[in-house]
Amino acid sequence: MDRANKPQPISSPTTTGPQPQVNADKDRVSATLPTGDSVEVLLYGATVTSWKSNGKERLWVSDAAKLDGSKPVRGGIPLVFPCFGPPPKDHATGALPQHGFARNSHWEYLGSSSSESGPLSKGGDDSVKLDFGLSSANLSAEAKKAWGYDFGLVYSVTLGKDGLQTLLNVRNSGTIPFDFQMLLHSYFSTPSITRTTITGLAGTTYIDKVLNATTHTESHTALPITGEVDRVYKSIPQDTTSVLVDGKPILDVQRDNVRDSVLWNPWIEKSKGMGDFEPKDGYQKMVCVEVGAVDGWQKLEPGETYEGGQILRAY
Ligand SMILES: O=P(O)(O)OC[C@H]1O[C@@H](O)[C@H](O)[C@@H](O)[C@@H]1O
Repeated sequence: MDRANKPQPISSPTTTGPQPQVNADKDRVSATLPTGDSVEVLLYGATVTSWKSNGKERLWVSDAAKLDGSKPVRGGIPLVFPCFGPPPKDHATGALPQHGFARNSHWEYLGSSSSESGPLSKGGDDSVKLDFGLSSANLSAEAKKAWGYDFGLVYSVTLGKDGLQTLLNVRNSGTIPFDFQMLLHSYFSTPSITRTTITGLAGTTYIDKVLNATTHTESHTALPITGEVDRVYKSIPQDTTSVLVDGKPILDVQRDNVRDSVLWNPWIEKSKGMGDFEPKDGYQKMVCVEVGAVDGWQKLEPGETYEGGQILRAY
């Protein structure tokens, strides 16, 4: 299915008028709606590197991010699979690098489709879905050696007038069960971190990785970010976590069949320590709200599938 080299304008036989446009080359795929909203996905990692809505870029990407496949992208939406963070050494993922192999594997573009129904197509407006695939067959020898299970991933990125949906489907195509974690490591753009608050986490238990992985309960209805933050919120009862600036929402992150979320901002010292994080004061312009299944492990029996992701809505 090597369709990646041909530009792929799509059209719907049932509608007239302006249609979404899709362009694909060997490195990336982009889609633009008649409204001007757009999304761009790098085949390396199936990393969403741009999402523009109402004329504004909603994702943060470091000026020093490597986009040449030499390193996971510092920004956008890297995909974390099959382990989150450094894997436990005594686990089946123990030989994998931090955050697994999905974000630094070369994915296949499976094609696009348009739809007039679904969560992002209210009132019959067109949305466009881009599908990407990764399976054990096209994994690097190194990753295969470290995690030898048979699996198939399909990552669907749907751009609609009302937002962006990113959904990961995991299939166990082998004969033995496996455990995995998954996370959509979204870097969102904010005009100023000191004016930013996060809502939708109150009452949730979290592990604070900055405070020696101690367990706490979130007490803030609107959580300000005033220093380094690296927290894993577990089994969040609310569906949606929102990013607010000056008390007004700029973005809703709706969990789609996943219950955990990581909140991350490296702040001053950690940013200095990351060679691909530029400008060094860029931590003032980003916040990561990362939805996924990272508390414990998801188990998939042979032939079973799992699906989870997010729906993003920008204001
Ligand atoms: O530098 P990486 O591997 O992209 O990870 C960035 C951050 O990703 C977050 O998800 C983790 O909670 C942090 O601990 C980590 O520092």
